[in-house]
Amino acid sequence: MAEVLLNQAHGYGIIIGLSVLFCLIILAAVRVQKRYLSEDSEQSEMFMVANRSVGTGLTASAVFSSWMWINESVICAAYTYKWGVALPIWWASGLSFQIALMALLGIVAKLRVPYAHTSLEFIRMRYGKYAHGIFILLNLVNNIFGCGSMILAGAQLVTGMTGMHVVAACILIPAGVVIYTAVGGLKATFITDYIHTAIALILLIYFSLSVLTNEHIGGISGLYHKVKAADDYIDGNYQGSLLTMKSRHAVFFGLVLKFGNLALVLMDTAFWQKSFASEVESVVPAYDLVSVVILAVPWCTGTIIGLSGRAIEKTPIWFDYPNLLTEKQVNSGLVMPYVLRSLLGQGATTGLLVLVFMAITSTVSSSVIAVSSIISLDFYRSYINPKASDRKILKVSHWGVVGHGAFMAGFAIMLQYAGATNNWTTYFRPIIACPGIFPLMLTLLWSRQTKAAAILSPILGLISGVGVWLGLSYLWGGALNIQTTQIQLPGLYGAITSFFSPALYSVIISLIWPSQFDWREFLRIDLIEDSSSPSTSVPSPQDSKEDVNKISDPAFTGVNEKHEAKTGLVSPVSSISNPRSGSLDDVTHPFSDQTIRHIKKWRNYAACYFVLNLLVTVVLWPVPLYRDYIFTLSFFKGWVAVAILWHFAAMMAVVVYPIWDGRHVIDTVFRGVSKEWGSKK
Ligand SMILES: NC(N)=O
Repeated sequence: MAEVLLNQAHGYGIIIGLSVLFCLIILAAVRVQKRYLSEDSEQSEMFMVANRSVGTGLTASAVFSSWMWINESVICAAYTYKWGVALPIWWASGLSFQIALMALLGIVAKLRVPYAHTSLEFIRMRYGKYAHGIFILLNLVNNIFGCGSMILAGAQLVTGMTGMHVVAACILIPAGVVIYTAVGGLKATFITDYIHTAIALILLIYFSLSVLTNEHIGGISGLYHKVKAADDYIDGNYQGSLLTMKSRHAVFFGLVLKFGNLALVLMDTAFWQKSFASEVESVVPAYDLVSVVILAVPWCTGTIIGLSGRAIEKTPIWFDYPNLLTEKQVNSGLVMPYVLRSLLGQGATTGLLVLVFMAITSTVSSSVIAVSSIISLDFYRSYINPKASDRKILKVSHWGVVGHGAFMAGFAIMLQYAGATNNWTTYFRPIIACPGIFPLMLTLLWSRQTKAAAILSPILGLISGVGVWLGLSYLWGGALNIQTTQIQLPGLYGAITSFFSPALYSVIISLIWPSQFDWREFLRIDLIEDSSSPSTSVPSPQDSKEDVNKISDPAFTGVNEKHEAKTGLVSPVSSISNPRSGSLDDVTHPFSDQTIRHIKKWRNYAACYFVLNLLVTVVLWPVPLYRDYIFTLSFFKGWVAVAILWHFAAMMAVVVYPIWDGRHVIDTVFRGVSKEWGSKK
């Protein structure tokens, strides 16, 4: 590589400095939560599902943060450089409907498994330990490949930008996250996620607008004319243009991305956990809001930064002029760092390093907390020590966070030395991560899916998907190697087979040996109570909300009670503990009839919205534009202007709105702090 954009001191300084800063923020947040909000991360219910009391704004920001990987900004800009304006749209459409589907499944889970902690817990409840084992494996494979390839992509980016050794980057990036996640648990990561999202979105909008208005770009018109003047010919695009939606490679990439991303949401218990953690009336609005605003990130950043790379690469303003980017540099995501360094200087490139850190750490924190709850609940509490106290489970969770973080660093280093690129894992991952999706959804949605179907269909789906992928790679590539196994079409057909065939297998097997499940069985999953210590007894959802107001000072009461009186959404009963065995007639739902009616209403909204989202983002938006058409200047102007407005809407939704939504809690904290400080004086 010709020039290093920043030096190693920038790399080490930012990664270590920000890790320490976020550890301090988490320590402060844990103290504040415990002291003024009566939320104790030393209880499992709080550590894993934040007492199921997180509101719409904070849930939206946390889901957005976990879902906004460096892919959508830095890598999307690089792929837009490769294939033009079509790519960000296919990227955006490959990000949205999965979150809309999760909204639907999350609200169904609130109804059917109101006290679940992980998605695997209800697999075990319904199908027993063999199915549970298979789904633990599928979840871990999905999580390890998703998170590992993200750490590697981030580390390669940091190495490309600063010259830091890639192994040091693979270790340091997850190190700080592991420490603060182990200390704070899920609710604490909601808070760091919020800070990450706010900083990342502000930086992204600043980068886009500063690049667009830079004198060497010249606004939207300048960008359009310069891209045309660069006269790059893109193989597979209509007339080789960067300014057409008819791009074969972008479409195939977008389709593979859809399957890969579906697995990253549904087979990652973190997205389920965030829905378990949020209030009954918050799940659907929060997830659906995210599904709308997430479109902005690839659309705005990808289009402006990716095309700007093409616009200036052959001019003297280019940082590495007269060298053009190599394919390896593009695949490592270095388009955005080069564009920012060329047009905005070293300060902006340092800002990008901060953004990369923010985006990766929120992905990693969500991944480690998900795996730690699989280890502590799905493995330890299920098979090693069923009578484990709350404190013991928490301890195992903490070690799970640390162990998984260390493992992920090692896994990313292994991928680096095995020569696997982000490109290869993009095509490989959906094939191994998709087979469990349909059987998992049917566990919650179809009472007739049988135990044999749940166990066999993912295995058969995996075999079918891998068979199609390798068979077609051999047929069309002439051999089986790392090159032929990342050709687009075999990867796409393999992913389609892995995703859809388990649905077919499941239905066939279920109909051959039919049986029916009684949904009331799921109500036997209950809260983790600490019988060893009455003082740490876990509050019910109702208790937890009231606790926000009741603690320490009678003056604090009434904040959320007004809200509860308005919506009446919380069950009138306190923690119900249903018998683990015996007649199902003795089992009662923990929510009131009114709350259940409300959940059903949200479920219907979520189902309608999911269908609408799928129709708009996958069909009505991109498909009519797939034709012999090159964007005119006026169309391009409108296109980019809407993308920028959408980005501002995203900021309002996940940065400004959570503050408004959480104003009562913020007020409670401020009043607590000022009262305490006042009494000290
Ligand atoms: N958000 C993702 N998976 O790019």
